[in-house]
Amino acid sequence: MTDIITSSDAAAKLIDGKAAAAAVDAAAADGARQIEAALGRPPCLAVVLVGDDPASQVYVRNKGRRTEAAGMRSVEHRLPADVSQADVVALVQALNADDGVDGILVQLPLPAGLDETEVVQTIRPDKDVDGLTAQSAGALVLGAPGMRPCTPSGSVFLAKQALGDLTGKSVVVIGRSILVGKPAALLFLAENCTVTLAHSRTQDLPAVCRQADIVIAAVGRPNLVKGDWIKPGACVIDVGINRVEGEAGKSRLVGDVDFDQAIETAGFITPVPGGVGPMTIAMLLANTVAAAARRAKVSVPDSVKDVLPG
Ligand SMILES: Nc1nc(=O)c2c([nH]1)NC[C@@H]1CN(c3ccc(C(=O)N[C@@H](CCC(=O)O)C(=O)O)cc3)C=[N+]21
Repeated sequence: MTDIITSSDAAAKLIDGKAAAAAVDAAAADGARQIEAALGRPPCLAVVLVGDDPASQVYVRNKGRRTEAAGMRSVEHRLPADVSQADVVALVQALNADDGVDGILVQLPLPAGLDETEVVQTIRPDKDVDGLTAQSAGALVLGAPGMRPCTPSGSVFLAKQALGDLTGKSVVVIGRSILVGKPAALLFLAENCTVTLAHSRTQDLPAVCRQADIVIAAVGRPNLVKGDWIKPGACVIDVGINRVEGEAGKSRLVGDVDFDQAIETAGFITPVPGGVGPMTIAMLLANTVAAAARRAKVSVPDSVKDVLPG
């Protein structure tokens, strides 16, 4: 297996999200084999894609490919952008009722005019592999068992790869979204970190950032976090995936952190691409194995338990 932590020419070591995702994919594949041995069928993930957004199509294709590479079944449901709210809800209800489906992911955002909240809340909590239902969010707040959101889980995994036990670390999460920032704050709290949840109204964000042992940047603003916001030696997890104009009219992906600056100060840093992005899909696969196990009332395979946060 390739190293997850590698050195760079600058101060910081790189956290290789692709290598980490390969390790988590392998754990999910091992778990999937155990589920198949117990149930006579592999875990199954259903993905719902509404409309024809090209970026969403790429993500969904990637998810399907990785799901099958891990020995699981992937089913894709495509609906036209002008589908009615009732038809989307009806599809989710049919997937809820289908005993052969273990996990349901509705690709977000939904086209304008559809009620995203209602669609997501229709998902049965025991199939909510995205960890976005009220039940999953409540379980996270309570510290009760439940499905944790994939991107925050991936961020915790990468921070642990860099630092080991996170107990007592000071974490600054920038961004309070439902999908990433808010659940990330709660997951790092569950790791016994001291968590600050910063956002667009935070006063003196650079100073707040500077006291962090771990910075989680999840705002969706290219290169917002500057090198001199980073405490020397800190661990920087860049959740941002921003498509910007590159050279020769080509678009390229950049994170929320000014990587070239931050790598000079940080102790560890995730690149974009090749950082948190691949981990999101890896955690989706791990959640799908866990969902299949819990639904079948067999124990979650140790390989998968080991990669998921508490
Ligand atoms: N219900 C739902 N759950 C999601 O988890 C969800 C979603 N909707 N909608 C869209 C966002 C975005 N997302 C990404 C997953 C992987 C990469 C990823 O692997 N990115 C590669 C690069 C891919 C590229 O080149 O475009 C990387 O960062 O290295 C990126 C983004 C999941 N999302």
